[in-house]
Amino acid sequence: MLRVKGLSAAYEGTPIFSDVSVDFVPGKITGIIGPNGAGKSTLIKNMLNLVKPVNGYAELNGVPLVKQAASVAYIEQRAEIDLTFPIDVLDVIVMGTYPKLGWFKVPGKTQRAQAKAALSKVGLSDFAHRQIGNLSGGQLQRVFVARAIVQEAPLVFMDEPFFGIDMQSEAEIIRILKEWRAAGKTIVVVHHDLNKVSQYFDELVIMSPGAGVVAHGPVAEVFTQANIQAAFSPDLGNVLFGSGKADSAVAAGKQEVAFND
Ligand SMILES: Nc1ncnc2c1ncn2[C@@H]1O[C@H](COP(=O)(O)OP(=O)(O)OP(=O)(O)O)[C@@H](O)[C@H]1O
Repeated sequence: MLRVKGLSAAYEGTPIFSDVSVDFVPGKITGIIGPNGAGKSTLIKNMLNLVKPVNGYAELNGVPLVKQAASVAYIEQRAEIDLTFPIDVLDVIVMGTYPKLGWFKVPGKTQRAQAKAALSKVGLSDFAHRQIGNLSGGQLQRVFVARAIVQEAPLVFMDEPFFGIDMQSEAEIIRILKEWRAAGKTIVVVHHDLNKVSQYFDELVIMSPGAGVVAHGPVAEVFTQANIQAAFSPDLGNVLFGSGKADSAVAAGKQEVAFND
C-alpha cells in the first residue's frame, strides 16, 4: 500500500498544503483532481522527493518511497520535458530498463527487444527511430507509457497524461492503465477533465488551493456536488451535477439519478 503521511509542502516559504495523509489502494486507478494551483503536481513531486516536503513522507509497503526509486514509474507533465534532446523513441523506452539493470550495466539486446515489444503495445512500432521532438502530443505520451511498461514498476504516477492529446492515444493509454490495474499496480493520475472522472477512476483525491485534500475515497462516494463545489466553485458543481441533484450517479451519466428536492 502506498501511504502519504503528514505531508506539508511549501515553495520559498509559501505554504501550498499541510498535513496531507492519504492511502492509495493497489489494483485501483486513483485520480487527483482540483483547480489550477491546488497542489496536485506538488503532491506527486513531494511523494517522490523531487520537491522536498516541509514535513511528512510517502511510504510503499512500510518502506519510505525515496528508498525504492526502482518501484516507481513517473510520467511527468509534458511541459516539463526537453523535447530538443537528441534521442530517438526506442532509446527513450530503453531508459525505462535502467532502474532494474543496476549500476554499471548497459542495456543490450534483451532490453531493446523489451522496448520494441512495449512500442508495439502502444501501437507505435513504426516510430522507433523518430526523434522524440517530432511526435504528436498523443504519440509522445504513448512513448512514455511504453517506457513505463518496460520499467515494470508496481507504482505508476502520471501528471496530466491526457492533456491536449488525440482520442485514439487517450483510449490506448486507458487500455494500458486498465491492464496495469488488473495486474495489481497502484496507478495515480493527475487529471483535469471532470467529465471523465467516473469513466476513468476507481478512487479520487480532491484538492483545493489552500485547503489541501478536501476529500478522498471511492469515486462513487466522493465525486459529489458538495465536494466539487467545495474544491472548485458552486457554479461548477451546479453545471456538473445540476442544481438540486447531489448524487454522483448524475456525473456518471446514469439514469437512476437521486434528486434532493
Ligand atoms: N517551483 C515552484 N516555485 C514556486 N512556486 C511553485 C513552483 N511550482 C509550483 N508552484 C506553485 O505552487 C502552487 C501549486 O502548484 P502545482 O503545480 O502543484 O498545482 P496543480 O494543482 O498541479 O496546478 P495545475 O493544475 O495548474 O497544474 C501553485 O500556486 C504554483 O504556482
